[in-house]
Amino acid sequence: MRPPQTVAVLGAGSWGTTFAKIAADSGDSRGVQVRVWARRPEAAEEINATRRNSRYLGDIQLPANLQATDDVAEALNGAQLVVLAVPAQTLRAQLREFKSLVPKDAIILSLMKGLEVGTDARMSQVIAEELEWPQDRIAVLSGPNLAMEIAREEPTASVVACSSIETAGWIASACTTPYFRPYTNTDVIGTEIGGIVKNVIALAVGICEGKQMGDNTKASVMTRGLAETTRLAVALGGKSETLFGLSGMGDLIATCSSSLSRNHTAGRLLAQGLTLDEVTGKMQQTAEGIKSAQAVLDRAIQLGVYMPITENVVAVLQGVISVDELGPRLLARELKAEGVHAP
Ligand SMILES: NC(=O)c1ccc[n+]([C@@H]2O[C@H](COP(=O)([O-])OP(=O)(O)OC[C@H]3O[C@@H](n4cnc5c(N)ncnc54)[C@H](O)[C@@H]3O)[C@@H](O)[C@H]2O)c1
Ligand SMILES: O=P(O)(O)OC[C@H](O)CO
Repeated sequence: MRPPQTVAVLGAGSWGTTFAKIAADSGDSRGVQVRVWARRPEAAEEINATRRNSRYLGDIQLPANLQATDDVAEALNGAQLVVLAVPAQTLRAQLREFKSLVPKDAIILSLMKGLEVGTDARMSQVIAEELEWPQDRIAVLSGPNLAMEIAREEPTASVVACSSIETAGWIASACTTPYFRPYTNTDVIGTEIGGIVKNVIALAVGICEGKQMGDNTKASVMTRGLAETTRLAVALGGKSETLFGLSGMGDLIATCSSSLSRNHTAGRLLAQGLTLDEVTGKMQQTAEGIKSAQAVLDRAIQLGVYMPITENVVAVLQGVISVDELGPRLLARELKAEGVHAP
């Protein structure tokens, strides 16, 4: 199948704009047009007039075959690939609003890494429900993909997951550049869960960092975080091997190591004594782990999956325990065998 000629990206935040740049750079020689929908008219105007989205990407220059609009109908008109990059908790309401405008033969790609509060649904499930779209035309992209590094064209890899490997390959062909290398797989559940739970683990690692704990502590939290992420993914029907790939371990390492990560930053700020409201007010960007943590824990409890780091991060976010109690509570638990699937 020929790669798409027309790509719509809904959401002109840091990742939506960066992915639009990837798709535009990838398709430049094929005459591909990328249209980004921005909620704020001034953001669309700035992109079209100056080739910049300064609020999210500073001085990064955007390619000429990337246009922005605040009119969602214009963005979606004739799009063969529709890319969704809005905050996870707003997706369902937005799909209800835009549903009639999505071209019926389009393939949908989710860039989002959140779990819906209340339903505990993954973003691909919300898309399938609201658009009544077949699974083989819904894909997700996830991996160690800090937007700002990619916008600067620092090389990275990622994963496109879809139940149809042909669809995944078609999307990969539309977002391959000298600085962005997408792999494909068919494990949508494992790929999404890796991206969702690493945000919760990054909050915990950010707290460790804010409390001046060392690399041993952070490595221990990351490794055991990957173990509980894998348990949840497998209980939901995902494959453990996915969690040891780019969308699991790769993304966990990037997010937990980088001061560019909003989730890591939120953890650091909490450790410095800011309240949750102060943290969200200060950041002004989406840190999905803050809202998704409770949904992850709810899902784990329903399935009988033990997720002690997530459980304690939720307790911190709810103000049930202080940031200083997080470490002692994790270390005071009963000793056990190391394996990922040990009870
Ligand atoms: N930034 C990254 O490095 C990165 C990388 C990979 C995945 N992601 C994921 O992509 C998704 C989008 O993240 P982002 O970094 O682009 O977020 P962002 O906070 O930078 O931007 C969010 C965008 O959504 C828009 N938006 C639309 N409706 C909204 C509403 N009702 N409320 C608030 N904002 C609304 C905002 O105006 C903004 O343009 C998240 O799920 C995130 O986890 C982000
Ligand atoms: O800034 P964060 O914490 O949302 O992380 C961004 C990406 O998900 C990293 O892959």
